Amino acid sequence: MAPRISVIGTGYLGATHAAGMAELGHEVVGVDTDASRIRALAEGRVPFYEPGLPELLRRHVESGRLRFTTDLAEAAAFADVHFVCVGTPQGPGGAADLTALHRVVDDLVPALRRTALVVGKSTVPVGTAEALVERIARLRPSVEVDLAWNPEFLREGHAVEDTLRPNRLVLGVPSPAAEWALRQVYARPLADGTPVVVTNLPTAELVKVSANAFLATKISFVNAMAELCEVTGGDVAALADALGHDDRIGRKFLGAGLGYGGGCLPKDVRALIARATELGTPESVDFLHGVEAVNARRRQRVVDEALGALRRTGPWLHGRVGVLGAAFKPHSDDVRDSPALDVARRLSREGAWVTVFDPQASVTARTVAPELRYAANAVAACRKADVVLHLTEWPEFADLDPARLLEAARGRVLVDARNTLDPAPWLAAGWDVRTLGTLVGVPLERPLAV
Ligand SMILES: NC(=O)C1=CN([C@@H]2O[C@H](COP(=O)(O)OP(=O)(O)OC[C@H]3O[C@@H](n4cnc5c(N)ncnc54)[C@H](O)[C@@H]3O)[C@@H](O)[C@H]2O)C=CC1
Ligand SMILES: O=C(O)[C@H]1O[C@H](OP(=O)(O)OP(=O)(O)OC[C@H]2O[C@@H](n3ccc(=O)[nH]c3=O)[C@H](O)[C@@H]2O)[C@H](O)[C@@H](O)[C@@H]1O
Repeated sequence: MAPRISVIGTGYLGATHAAGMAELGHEVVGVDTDASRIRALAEGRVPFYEPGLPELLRRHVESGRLRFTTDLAEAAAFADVHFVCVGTPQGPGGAADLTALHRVVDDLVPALRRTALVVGKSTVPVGTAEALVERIARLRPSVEVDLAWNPEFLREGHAVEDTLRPNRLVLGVPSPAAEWALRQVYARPLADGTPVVVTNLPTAELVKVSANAFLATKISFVNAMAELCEVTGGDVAALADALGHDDRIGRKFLGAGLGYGGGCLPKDVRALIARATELGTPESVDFLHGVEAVNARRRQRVVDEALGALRRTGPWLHGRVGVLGAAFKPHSDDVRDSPALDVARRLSREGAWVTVFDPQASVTARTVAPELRYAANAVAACRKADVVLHLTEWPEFADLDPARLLEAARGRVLVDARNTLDPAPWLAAGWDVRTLGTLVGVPLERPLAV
């Protein structure tokens, strides 16, 4: 018989995983301590923006295959496999904060009345799972409890597709029985030929953090090359294309610009540095300090570019900046460690009058950055702006009418910090287009010293 599933923690990861498991044919209960979140999900409403998820959720809530509760004991009584998807945010010193994970284990294990497989999906420092095995033993469960680790690689904005058709499955398992149970859970993607790596607990944990650290490294690598392009007259877009044609390198994640942000890459890089230090091998991830430093410089680079343009156009302390984009990337309303919002807030702290438009993230942005102004559309954000910054590459920004925006604006400097707008129509309309490390518009006036 197919295992029944609980998903504990129904944020970006857990809500998607719960709906995805229902789509794969399972009976699922989602659990969260946040009652308002559970109420929304139970009514078929997704409390964040994720394309395709509302339809999937509604279908399975209506069919009765997917339900939600705040009662962990109910989930303990119902399910055979418990996916733990709670947050592991950055704690003091950069290490991951495992408080929520510990609380779930401490509450769930004593409530179990049937043999259970607890499956960690949250991103954790290597060694966490083995420590949890001991924690579970100390709780003296009255039934047999196994612990597996099954890290998640979904990308926000593509979460449904990544859940239903993952590019690989990693199963960190302590026993053949645990592997068998997870193979039952993922029977459909496995039948479709999804590659699977079956391994031990520490390897599964490390795969996840090393994947995110590698992606961050790739982004910072190309951004470091962008810095060199800026001082030499090179073009990082052509460079990335040329590198990408080598399929040992690949073009993906060589998008130079404002750098990485979000709820995962930044915190996972810092947590890996912190864990390596705890383990006594800080030198093995020394290079990640460089990765972080390049990433931090990209944000400052855009702030400096905007301030430079404001100073040239007049009394910059009262200058106006129109910002296109607040989310950490397009197709998401997530503003956790968003490079776009960070740049906007720094400019506001410098005294600029900043107005932001984002197609989906204005509400989430307003809650963390209430000091900024939010516009209902791109033209309104650019009204009377001395400088316009393109900070999140939403596809609709590519369709903006540059002539209309120029009419609304006061200045004519456009900084395309994501290097994704086609400069031709902007230049033709009269914009002074600045990019980061590409040969577009006028040459940069204050090259970086590298
Ligand atoms: N967001 C993403 O795209 C991905 C996230 N991850 C990892 O998954 C984990 C969760 O991330 P997100 O979903 O983004 O976080 P989130 O903050 O959106 O969601 C966490 C949820 O856990 C709930 N929670 C906290 N304590 C709880 C408890 N004791 N019992 C039940 N629920 C509880 C919170 O109320 C919240 O709804 C993190 O470790 C993250 O690194 C992994 C892959 C993708
Ligand atoms: O652990 C996680 O939560 C997830 O973290 C990332 O996914 P996500 O945070 O949704 O976003 P990405 O698409 O990886 O983008 C991260 C950041 O890098 C930036 N980026 C991405 C690609 C690029 O070429 N250049 C670049 O600056 C994006 O703008 C964004 O700010 C990973 O891609 C997922 O595989 C992983 O599951």
